[in-house]
Amino acid sequence: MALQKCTVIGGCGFLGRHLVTMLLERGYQVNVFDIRQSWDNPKVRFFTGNLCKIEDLVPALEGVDVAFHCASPPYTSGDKKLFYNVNYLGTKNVIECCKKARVQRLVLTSSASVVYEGRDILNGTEELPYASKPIDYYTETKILQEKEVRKACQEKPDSDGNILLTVAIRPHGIFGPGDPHMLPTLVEMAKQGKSKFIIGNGKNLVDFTHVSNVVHGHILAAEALKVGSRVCGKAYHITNDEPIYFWTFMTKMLTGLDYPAPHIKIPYLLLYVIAMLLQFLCIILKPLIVIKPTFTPMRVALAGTHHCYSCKKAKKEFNFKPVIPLEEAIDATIKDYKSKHAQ
Ligand SMILES: NC(=O)C1=CN([C@@H]2O[C@H](COP(=O)(O)OP(=O)(O)OC[C@H]3O[C@@H](n4cnc5c(N)ncnc54)[C@H](O)[C@@H]3O)[C@@H](O)[C@H]2O)C=CC1
Ligand SMILES: CC(C)=CCC[C@@H](C)[C@H]1CC[C@H]2C3=C(CC[C@]12C)[C@@]1(C)CCC(=O)C[C@@H]1CC3
Repeated sequence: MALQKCTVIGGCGFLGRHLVTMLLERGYQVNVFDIRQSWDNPKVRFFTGNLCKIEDLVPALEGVDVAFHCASPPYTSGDKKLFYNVNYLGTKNVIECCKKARVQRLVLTSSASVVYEGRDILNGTEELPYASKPIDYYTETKILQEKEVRKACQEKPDSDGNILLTVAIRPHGIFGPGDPHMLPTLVEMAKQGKSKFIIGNGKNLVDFTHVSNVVHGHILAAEALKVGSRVCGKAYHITNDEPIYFWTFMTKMLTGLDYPAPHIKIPYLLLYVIAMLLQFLCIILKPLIVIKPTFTPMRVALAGTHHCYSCKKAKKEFNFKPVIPLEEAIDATIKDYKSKHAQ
């Protein structure tokens, strides 16, 4: 049975906007809730507000069957308080508001990185424990948020007769048209001549996931959320299901955008230690000068280790299958970027 009405919290972001578009194509009525309004569509009702505020959020959830929560401060923000307030306290508020507005299904966009500690993960399953040392504070708050949403799953009606069915989707390395994170970072690095380097031996496997596949996974999970379903309260990896060498992916993107391919190999450990020292220096110098290094320990780890995740569970439990293969997804993303940045 198709769900009728939904609200996309964070619907003005990269993933959120793609989610809204696919939901409309599949016949849903859609509300968007976001702290800013960056686009418009006569078929969508836009609500502007902060998800941390009950009075802002409840009106956007009234009369809705399913809420998708894909809002977050950018992972690069570096603002610990903001991450804690929005990703953790804000998500608790989202749960409270769903209950108040009697929304029965909540789908959270988590992240596969909730299990990653900067060390190799090959074909990682959902059985892996949460990272005890997450790679950054953003990820730490993604863990807190995911735990809250899973814990909030309540299949038995409460004293008011309400239920709340929840599920967490863990995408990895999202890319595609309109991506404000990955491609712009790569292009910036290339323009500064910093994309010539290969960190490690170049043979580390990683999942990069086209945004349409992430969106498709969210909608399938929402449609599978029913009382008694095995999806309730679970977390699922969603990827393109085609792990690729990190440096092959980078080469395809960079050469597709007419930048040279990375070719100078730097030992992983050496660069990791340099990145750590640089980070330490930045902290010491922070009162005097703000420096944003390109090679942070987090980026070096992500660029030099295996981090790929099995999506077997999503395939088995809600028939997930990527809608766009990797090669086609890369070509389409490059084409889109070029059309938007033509001189
Ligand atoms: N980009 C990636 O590679 C990955 C992203 N994710 C997760 O996917 C989700 C979506 O990410 P993107 O679309 O890439 O991010 P984005 O930055 O493009 O979109 C996030 C949206 O949330 C909104 N927002 C932030 N704080 C808010 C608040 N207090 N109240 C209301 N709205 C607020 C922003 O205005 C923005 O429109 C996030 O939860 C992120 O953690 C997970 C794995 C990988
Ligand atoms: C060193 C180098 C060439 C870096 C450029 C690539 C990076 C911009 C991306 C490679 C893997 C990406 C990634 C994320 C952001 C962009 C990358 C670091 C996330 C941290 C985004 C937020 C998440 O939830 C997890 C992602 C993991 C992969």
